[in-house]
Amino acid sequence: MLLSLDAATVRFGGRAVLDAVDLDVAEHEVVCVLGPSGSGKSTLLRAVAGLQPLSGGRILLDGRDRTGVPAHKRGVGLMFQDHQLFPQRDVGANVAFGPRVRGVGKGERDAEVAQLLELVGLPGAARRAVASLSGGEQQRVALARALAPRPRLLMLDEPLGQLDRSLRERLVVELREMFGRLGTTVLAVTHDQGEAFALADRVVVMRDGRIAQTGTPLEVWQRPADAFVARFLGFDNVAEATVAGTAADSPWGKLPVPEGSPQGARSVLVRPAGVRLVAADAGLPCTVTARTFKGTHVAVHLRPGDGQPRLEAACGLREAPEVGDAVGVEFDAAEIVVLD
Ligand SMILES: Nc1ncnc2c1ncn2[C@@H]1O[C@H](COP(=O)(O)OP(=O)(O)OP(=O)(O)O)[C@@H](O)[C@H]1O
Repeated sequence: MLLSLDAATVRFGGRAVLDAVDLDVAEHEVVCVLGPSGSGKSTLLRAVAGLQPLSGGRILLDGRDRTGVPAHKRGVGLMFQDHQLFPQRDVGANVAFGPRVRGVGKGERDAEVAQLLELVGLPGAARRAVASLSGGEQQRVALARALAPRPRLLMLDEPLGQLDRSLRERLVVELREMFGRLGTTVLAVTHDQGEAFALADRVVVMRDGRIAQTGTPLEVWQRPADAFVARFLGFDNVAEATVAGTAADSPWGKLPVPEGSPQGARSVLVRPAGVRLVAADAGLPCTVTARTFKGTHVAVHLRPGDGQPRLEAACGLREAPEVGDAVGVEFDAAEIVVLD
């Protein structure tokens, strides 16, 4: 393992902000830590970087205990949200900072800078003033600077935080390609699940200083570990239910669940695609309370008649009913997940 956290704990005034976290990151792996505000993501990153001392546990790099080693001797690269470029220096001087501190000579340094700028998609930008760059370009410079010392582990805190959506989506693809090409091991923190899912080989979902779930983006998306993770991913149709065989007794009535589902008292997740709208005199009677256009479909928000929890359905663009319409709801077992 390139990086291992072994029961890593950080306490502030008695409260464990990082609570005995175990996490392994393999060489060349891109891992994204995801979680709501205050769940301990930045603290985890700072602890690995050596900027935050541990109250307990260990941090190993390459199998060696680095717990007490100061930040600049850990050989990790860091890029923080407010990417702190030196505004009075040009792009080249910013990127050359690491190699200069390392004592690399001028000629070699210039070649390295040119190569890094090429890599982040800013060829020939070395003499430009930092202030003349757009936010996205500045973010690329910050990335080139973080890559300049050739860290084996690159850590990114909200790497695309300030950028607008379309730029973020483009950069995330470029980053993923670049990390693949360089074989960089990456530990990134983001609160944006779309970004994490697009960038990561593996995502780690945090809750209150602990790991709620870890898995590939597909695994986490298909099988959230629990109701917390499901809700964090944006699924609202989550309820307590009692499962027996292929049926679940839920607040919405009997739901069909896939064969082999966990049994007994559970949480169930009904994906919006599994909420099928039928004629008002069939299924569970509901009223349409809102419609949200989602590009590929319409999210239809439903209020059942009997005080049951609200439901969200995903509807084709042309089939979506109007607000105020009375509809019936039936459920598809294939889109229902019984959570462990
Ligand atoms: N130096 C500190 N002293 C006291 N409490 C702190 C300190 N640093 C962080 N915390 C607390 O630890 C908790 C976790 O903070 P952290 O910044 O790791 O969360 P986060 O998941 O990165 O959140 P965000 O997404 O908002 O950045 C928060 O409740 C925060 O207030």
